Amino acid sequence: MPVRGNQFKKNTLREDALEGASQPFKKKVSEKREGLPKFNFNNDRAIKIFGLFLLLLAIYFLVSFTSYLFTWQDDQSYVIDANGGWSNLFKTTAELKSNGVLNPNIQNWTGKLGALLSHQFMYEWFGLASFIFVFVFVIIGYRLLFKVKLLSIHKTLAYSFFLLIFISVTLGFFHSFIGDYPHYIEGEFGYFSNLLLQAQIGSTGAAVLLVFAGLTCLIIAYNIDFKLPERKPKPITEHFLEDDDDMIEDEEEDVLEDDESQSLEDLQKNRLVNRPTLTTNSFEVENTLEKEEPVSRAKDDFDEVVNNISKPSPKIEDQEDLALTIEKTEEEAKADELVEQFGAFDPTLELSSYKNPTLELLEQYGSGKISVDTSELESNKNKIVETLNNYNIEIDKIKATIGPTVTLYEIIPAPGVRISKIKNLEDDIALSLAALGIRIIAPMPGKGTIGIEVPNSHPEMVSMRSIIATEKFQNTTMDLPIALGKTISNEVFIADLAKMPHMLVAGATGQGKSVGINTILVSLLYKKHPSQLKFVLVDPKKVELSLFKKIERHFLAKLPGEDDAIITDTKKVINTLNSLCIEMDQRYDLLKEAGVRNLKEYNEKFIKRKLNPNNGHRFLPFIVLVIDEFADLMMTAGKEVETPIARLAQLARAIGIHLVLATQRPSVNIITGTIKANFPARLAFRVTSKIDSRTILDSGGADQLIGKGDMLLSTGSDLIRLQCAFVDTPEVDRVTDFIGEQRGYASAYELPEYVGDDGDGGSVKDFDPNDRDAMFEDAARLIVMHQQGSTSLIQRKLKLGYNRAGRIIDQLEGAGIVGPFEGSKAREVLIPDDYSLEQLLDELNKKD
Ligand SMILES: Nc1ncnc2c1ncn2[C@@H]1O[C@H](COP(=O)(O)OP(=O)(O)OP(=O)(O)O)[C@@H](O)[C@H]1O
Repeated sequence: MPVRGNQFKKNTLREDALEGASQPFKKKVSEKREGLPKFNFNNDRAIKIFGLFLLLLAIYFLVSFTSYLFTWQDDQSYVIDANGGWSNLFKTTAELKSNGVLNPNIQNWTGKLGALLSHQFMYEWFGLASFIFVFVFVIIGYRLLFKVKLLSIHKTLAYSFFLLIFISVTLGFFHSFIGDYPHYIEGEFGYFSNLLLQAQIGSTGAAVLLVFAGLTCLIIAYNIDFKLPERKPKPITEHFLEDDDDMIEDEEEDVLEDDESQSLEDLQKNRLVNRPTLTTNSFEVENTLEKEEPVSRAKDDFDEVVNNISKPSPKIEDQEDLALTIEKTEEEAKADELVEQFGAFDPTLELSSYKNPTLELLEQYGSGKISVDTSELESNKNKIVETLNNYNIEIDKIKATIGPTVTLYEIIPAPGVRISKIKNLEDDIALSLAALGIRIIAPMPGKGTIGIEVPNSHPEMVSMRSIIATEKFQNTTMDLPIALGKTISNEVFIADLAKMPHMLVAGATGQGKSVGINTILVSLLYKKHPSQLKFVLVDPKKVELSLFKKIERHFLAKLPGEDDAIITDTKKVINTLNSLCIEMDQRYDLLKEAGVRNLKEYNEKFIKRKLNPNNGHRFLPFIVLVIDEFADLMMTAGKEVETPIARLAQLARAIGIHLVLATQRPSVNIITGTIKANFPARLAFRVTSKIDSRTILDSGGADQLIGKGDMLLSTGSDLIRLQCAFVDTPEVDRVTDFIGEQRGYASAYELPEYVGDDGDGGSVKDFDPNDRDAMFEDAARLIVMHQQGSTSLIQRKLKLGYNRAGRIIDQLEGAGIVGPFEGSKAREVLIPDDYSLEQLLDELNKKD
C-alpha cells in the first residue's frame, strides 16, 4: 500500500516542526488560542478524538468478541433476553439472581458491557462475521487519527457490508447441516436468513446463490479471469517427452543451484537497492516538513518516483490477454505514480491551517435595503416628462430601476423622436431636474430605450460585508474575484481581475478611490490562500496601504534584501517593476518548457506532478501589482516607470501578473497612449472635468458622478455605473490583523533581484573570484559530491533562497565547475571528484 505523502504532511507534523523554528510566532498563536477550542465537525481535534475513540472501540470489540468464544456459556444466563438482556447492565447481583441469572459474576474479559455487546453482535446478529466491525473501526479510526489512508473508506465499508452478510449466511448454510439452532458461528441473522433461503429455493438453490454472490464479489473486486486449463499440444513421442522433461528438470536444477550460490549476496544487494527508496521515503517526507519548502517537497517526491520507475517493472506473463493498454509516456507514468503515492501537490499545505478572514471582521452599514419613497420617484418622473415635453419630445413609456445611489429612468420615446436630440438636451434636463449627477445614456446599449440616471436623495451605502456575504461572491469560480459593489439595478457586481487583466483607477481627491483600492485588496484577501496570491504594493503617499504591512509574510512580495514590503521610494519602484519583468520572463520560460499557454494550465500541470521541480518548476502564485498614486511616479521617473509598466501590461496577462494603477490626475501626460492602450479596464470615480473623464474612459460621464464611491467601470465595450462597496480603515485593520496573526511564511515572497544597468547581474562572463558568495565553496562541494548541477539541490541542502542559489550556480558556471544551463536537464558537472575540486578551489583562493 503506497504511503500517501500528502497525508503525512498534514498540520500536526508541520506545526511540530515549526515549534523550534519560530518561537515568537508560536507565542502569538498561543496567546490567541485562549479559551476552549470549539468542537464542530471541521475541528481537527474533534476528528482526531473520534479517530482515537474508534481505535479503542476496535480493541474493546476484539477482546470482547474473542473472549465471548470462550466464556459465552458462563455468561449466557446473564445476557439472554429471557433473563433481562441489556436491562441487566444496571441491576444489582440480588436483582439479577431474582431474575433467574445463574452466574452474576461475568466471565467475559470486557465485563458486563462486553458480554452483552458480544452476545448482541455474535449471537443475535452476525456471528463470527462480527469481527468485521473491528476491522472497519481500525481502518476509519487510523485514517482519522493519523491521517494515513490504509484502505479506501468507501470500498472498506462496501466490502465489509457485503462480507458481513455473506459470511454470516454462508456459515449458517454449513452449520445447518450440523444442527438446527442458531449459534454464535453464524448469529441469528445468518441462521434465519438461511432458513428463509432454504425454504424458498432449497439447499441447492441457497448453495448456488451463495457461490454466485461470492464470485460476483471477487469479479467486482479483482476482475478475476476464469480460464479453463489449457490443453497441451500432444507430444510427438512418449520417449522424447520423458527425455525432454528430464533435461528440463536437470537444467532447472542447475539454474536453481546457481541461483542459490548467488542468492544471499543478490538478495542483500537487492535489499540495499530497494530498501532505501522506502526509508528515504518516510525520512525525506519528514525532513522536508521541517524545511517547509513546497518546491523541495514536491521535488523529493519526484526524485523518489524517478528511482522507483527506473526499477524493472514486473514481467507481463499473460501474453494472450489481448486487452488494449494505452501507452503512457514516461513523463506521464512518472506523474501518475507520484500522484498515486503522494496525492496531487497541494500548494496550500505549507500553511494548511490558514483561515480566510471571517465575515464578522467587516461592518454592516445601513439597512441593506434601498429606501426611495414613491413620492420621490413620482416627482422625478413628472419632471423628466415635463422637461422632455418642453422640448417637444413625446414619451411612450417610462420605467424606473432603483439602485443604491441612483435611480435609472428608462424612457421609450414616441416613434419618430431622434435619440441624438435627447442626448443634446442632457444639460437642460439635468438643470430642470436640479440634481447633480444626472447621466443620460442614449441609447441604452442593447435596448431601444434612453436611460436617465437620477441620484437618490438618500443614497444607500453598500457595505463590503453585504457583498462578501452573497452566494455570488462565496461561490464564485473566478481566479481573482473583486467585489466592486452594486449595479444600478441593485445587483451585486463581481469582476475577475485575472480576465480584465489590468485596471486603471482614476478619481479626484475624496471621491472614493482609496476605498476602492481597499475594496479590491480586501476582496482578494477574502478569497485567496497566501500560496495563491502575492501583492506588490506601491504607495508613494506612504499612508494609504501601510495597513497591509501586517500581511507581509502571507501575501506580499518584495525585492530580496528589502526591509519594507510596501514600496514608497521611486528608485525602488523602478527596481521592483524591472524585477517583475524578470519574474515575467522567468515565468514565460517555465511555461514554454512545460508546453502550456498560461498560468492556470501550468499550475494544473504542476499540481498533477507533471513538472519536475528539479528543473526549476514551482507553483506560481498570481501577482497583483497595485500602485496607489501613479501620477507621482510618472512625474518623477517618467519613461523609467512607463517602459516596464507597458511591458508588463502587454505581456503579463498569461503568466498571472496583473496591474492596478490608481491616479488622482488622469491627465494625458500621466495616462499616456501606451499605458492606456494596455489597460482595457478603467474604473473612474468622480473627476473634476469632462476632459479628465475622456482621458480615463474615452467618454464623458465620470465628471457627472456624485462622489462617495459612485463610479463608472469601462471594460472596453461596456460602461457600467456602480456603487463601490465601502470598507473602512478599521475594517481593513481587522482583516489584516486576522491574517497577520496567523502563521505565515518565513518571509515575503521574494522577487528576482534586479541589479540595474550598472550591475553585473551575476553573469558568467563577469565572474569575479573575489566576489564569490560565502556559500560558494560549500555549494561546489555539494554539487561535485552529488554530481548533479542543480540549483534546487543547493537551495534545499544549503537552505538558501531561489535567487541566491541561482546566483551561486552562475558563479559555479563561471568558475568552470558546472556547465551552462541546459533547459530541462540539470547542468553538467565538469569536476569529476573532490580532489580535483579542492585543487580548483585552492587556485581560486590564491587569486583572491
Ligand atoms: N463606496 C463608498 N461608499 C460610501 N462612502 C464612500 C465610499 N467611498 C468613499 N466614501 C466616502 O468618501 C470619503 C473619501 O474617500 P477616499 O478616501 O477613498 O477618497 P480618495 O479619492 O481616495 O481621496 P484621496 O485621493 O485624497 O485619498 C470616505 O471617507 C467616505 O466617507
